[in-house]
Amino acid sequence: LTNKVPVDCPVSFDLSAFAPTWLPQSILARLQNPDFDALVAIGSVGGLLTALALYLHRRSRFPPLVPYTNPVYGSTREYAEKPKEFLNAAFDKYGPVFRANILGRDQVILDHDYAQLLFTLLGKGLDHEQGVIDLQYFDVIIKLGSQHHLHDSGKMILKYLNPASPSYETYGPIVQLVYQKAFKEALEKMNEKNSIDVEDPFDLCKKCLADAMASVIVGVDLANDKDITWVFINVSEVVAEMGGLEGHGSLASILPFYGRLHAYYVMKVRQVMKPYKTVLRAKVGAEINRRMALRQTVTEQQWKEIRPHDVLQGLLEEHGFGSGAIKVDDFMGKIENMLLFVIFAAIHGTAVALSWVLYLVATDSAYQKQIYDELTDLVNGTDDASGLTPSVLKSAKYLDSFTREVLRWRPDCLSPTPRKAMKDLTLPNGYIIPKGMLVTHVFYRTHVNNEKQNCEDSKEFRPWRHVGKPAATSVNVSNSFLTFGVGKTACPGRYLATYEIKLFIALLVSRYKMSLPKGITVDQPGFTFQAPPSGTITFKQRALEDILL
Ligand code: HEM
Repeated sequence: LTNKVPVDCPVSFDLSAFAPTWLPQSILARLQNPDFDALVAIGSVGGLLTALALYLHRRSRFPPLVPYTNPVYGSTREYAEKPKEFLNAAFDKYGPVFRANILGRDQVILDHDYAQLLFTLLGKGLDHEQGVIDLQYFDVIIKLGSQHHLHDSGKMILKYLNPASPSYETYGPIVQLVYQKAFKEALEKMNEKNSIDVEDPFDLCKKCLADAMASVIVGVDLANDKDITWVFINVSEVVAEMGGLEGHGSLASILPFYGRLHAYYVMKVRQVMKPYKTVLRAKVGAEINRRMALRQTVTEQQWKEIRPHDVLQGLLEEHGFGSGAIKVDDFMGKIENMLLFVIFAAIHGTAVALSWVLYLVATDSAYQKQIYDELTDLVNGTDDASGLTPSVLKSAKYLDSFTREVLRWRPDCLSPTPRKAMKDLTLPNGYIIPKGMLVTHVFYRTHVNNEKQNCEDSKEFRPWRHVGKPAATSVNVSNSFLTFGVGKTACPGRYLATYEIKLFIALLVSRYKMSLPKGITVDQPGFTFQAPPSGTITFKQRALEDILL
């Protein structure tokens, strides 16, 4: 290097004046050499300027950032107060792609034209699982509640809880019995006007779904066990609480560092999932032993008649049930985490969606009349309690359209399942999404876009708009209906979820007229999960001769 230094270089600095004295003499001497100083100075400044220019050039291609003043909260508070307004204003100002600092990190938020990239770029630079892991409340579930990945739970659901599964139809009567029992307990203490006010129907929705899910997953007998009910009702609540789902702006949801600490260490020390796992292990373990013992005592034919139709039995058969090969401890170790994740995925989200459908049905007697008339044709006067199986309810076009319309129209916050950029990605408009950033979208931006919806009034709630459109049922995911996602990661539980929702409404409408004396309120807007509505619903029993089911 020194050989190439020009002898009469005009600029020179004595860099040794800035050098720490503990440096070896040989280096200090070099720094004192005026020719060497000049080269170093010019080289360093040039290098720094080049690096700065490259850095600024790269950053100038990042999507615009919604400015914020508080470095701790970023835009989280503004967003949490009025998510829809915040997002609309940002899209108006910055266009279809922008960044906002929400939940303690910059996130790229995509409008309708770009939202599909979240699904098409999966595995090509965007990662689904890393995205949800990065949001700390999913860390809580995945790292502590379940070591199994989302996809394992997804595969299990797809196998046992979709219409192509041989046992799918058998879930219908099970869910109906659960609902009817719950309605009896909650709604049959009528006043003299044959009506009852239910202050918080969300609890009823959640209880029904938890009991139904327990019956479908671990079986009817076990679902009646109080401890199992406790697990199914509380897991989603505890996880929600832990991760700050219910506490907008909770420390864990604002400071990613604290959130992670909270998830990995505080929760690990407290082992909040342990009681649930202990109950699952003890009760489900005993149930497996009981089934294995029973199987030994009956013939093949008898077993066919009494074989339980639940997911647990399917999993057992996959693992060698009947051949005596199942070691209960190993088996439980494998599935208890998966069960915990499914319980969370299945109950909270569906209860929120169901409560919205219920409230919106209750807003207008004309809606109820339409659904009631359709059901009358469907059940054709029968009082068969198990009549509304999934395939029968499939013909209820108005009820299905209503359900899809609520799922289309309501979700107005950020998606709960963002993606993570695993490398720098260049969008069609030239913006760069830097490696490591979360990328997400807002359902309603796609759902209220006229072009995407192929209609003029997509902002309005029109419950019958999907009737007569076979490609627009409540389970038909597409680029214009994203509530359940689309493509490879689309929600595998949507068949069960929509069946549970429709059956709940059908059974209520067939028996009661509903009204909302004080209207609907939403206590807290949704953050990354749609918030449930609240407000009293009055259930008035129909005249005895009008009760359908
Ligand atoms: C109305 C109720 C529900 C809604 C709105 C909903 C929505 C979603 C969404 C948006 C995703 C992620 C899609 C993506 O990021 O690409 C998802 C994934 C998932 N959902 Fe649902 N879901 C509901 C009910 C259920 C139910 C009842 C179950 C279980 C029976 C379930 C199990 C799952 C699982 C396991 C995944 C992860 C799939 C994977 O990554 O492979 N969901 N759901």
